[in-house]
Amino acid sequence: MASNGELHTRTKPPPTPSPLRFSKFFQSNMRILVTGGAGFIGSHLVDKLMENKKNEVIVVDNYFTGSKDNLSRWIGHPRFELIRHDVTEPLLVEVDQIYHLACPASPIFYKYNPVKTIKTNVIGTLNMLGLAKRVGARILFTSTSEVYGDPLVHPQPESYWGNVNPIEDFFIAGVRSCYDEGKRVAETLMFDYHRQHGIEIRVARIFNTYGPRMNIDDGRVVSNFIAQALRGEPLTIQKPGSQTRSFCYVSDLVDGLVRLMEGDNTGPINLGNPGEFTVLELADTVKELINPQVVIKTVENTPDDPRQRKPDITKAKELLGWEPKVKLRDGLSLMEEDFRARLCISKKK
Ligand SMILES: NC(=O)c1ccc[n+]([C@@H]2O[C@H](COP(=O)([O-])OP(=O)(O)OC[C@H]3O[C@@H](n4cnc5c(N)ncnc54)[C@H](O)[C@@H]3O)[C@@H](O)[C@H]2O)c1
Ligand SMILES: O=C(O)[C@H]1O[C@H](OP(=O)(O)OP(=O)(O)OC[C@H]2O[C@@H](n3ccc(=O)[nH]c3=O)[C@H](O)[C@@H]2O)[C@H](O)[C@@H](O)[C@@H]1O
Repeated sequence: MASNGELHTRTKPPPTPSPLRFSKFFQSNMRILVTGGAGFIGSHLVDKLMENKKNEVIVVDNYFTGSKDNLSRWIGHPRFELIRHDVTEPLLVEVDQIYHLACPASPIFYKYNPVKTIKTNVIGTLNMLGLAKRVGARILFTSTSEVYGDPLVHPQPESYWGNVNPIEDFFIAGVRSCYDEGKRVAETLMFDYHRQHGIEIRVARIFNTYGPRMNIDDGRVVSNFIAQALRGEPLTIQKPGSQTRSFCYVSDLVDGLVRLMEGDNTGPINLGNPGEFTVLELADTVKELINPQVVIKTVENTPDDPRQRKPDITKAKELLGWEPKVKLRDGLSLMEEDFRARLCISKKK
């Protein structure tokens, strides 16, 4: 991880891109690989990339938490390809850019098979870096605010080294570390490939992002509360309820990812919405917006749950000219529409 938040500059020139990239005779489209592109953020990123007619997009996904439904509008499109593939296996494709997102993100899914989560982050990232090196592609990695663990510095700047419990032991907890430490090693690999091999890298540290297409039973707090409010089930607040998160709407996040890829800075750069809410405040807002009759229930929490989280986005503002635009209430309403459609629950007139 960066020791002082300074941006790294590469020490070697990047590998040469394919000759076809600059050919006058072949199509000169940008070929972009999105790993994890059938997932929540990945599919929104694909939508954004496909808007540009010069882009060809290849998605690879193993469908562990993603779905073809998220990409249904692009299947069969001449500039789009979808490949069932697990990133822990090597991949040979010819591309110019790689957005490397593949990894389960919801705690219930990444804790389900922790060894696989580590392999996805470490071996999967090694494979994608090897690919980037072979074809001279620029690669962006979606890291996470979880590299800061249960942070002792608030809000979190990129220079903060974090407070992660690395012990993968049921009795001492540390059960989140397959994800947190996996992402930390993946960041290290990104910077080592950059320094050692001159690969062009970009590292985004994403903070809690929400929006349409999240899995309905995803387990993350925003999707849980919205689905519970719509079904008339109690909103489950994990104790104590005073823990905070900062929620970023997915279109803002995708805009930040593309700016990072297209810009000159390696990162790591925080991408998130600095608006900070307690989980209780989130539940009250969802209740008020979607179902004022619903009750709020307190339940046990999971081990090592971070007590506070808020991004310092000074760097993203200065270096990418980026800041989020969508307010929580507006984003929740957009997500409500999507969840209503998928759960077939119409709004009462
Ligand atoms: N959503 C957030 O709040 C958030 C926050 C921080 C970081 N991130 C990161 O952003 C990325 C996308 O997150 P998301 O919220 O869209 O999650 P998601 O679970 O919806 O998407 C992840 C996608 O990766 C695929 N995948 C998982 N393991 C794979 C493997 N071994 N090979 C190929 N495909 C695999 C899944 O099937 C899924 O389509 C992840 O890397 C996540 O760590 C997300
Ligand atoms: O942004 C990040 O960096 C990380 O954020 C989330 O991890 P987490 O913040 O634990 O996300 P949630 O599972 O949505 O939990 C948020 C808070 O809500 C609470 N919660 C969750 C679910 C629920 O039903 N009720 C509830 O109170 C949790 O205890 C926690 O305090 C994501 O799931 C990670 O993939 C991501 O990398």
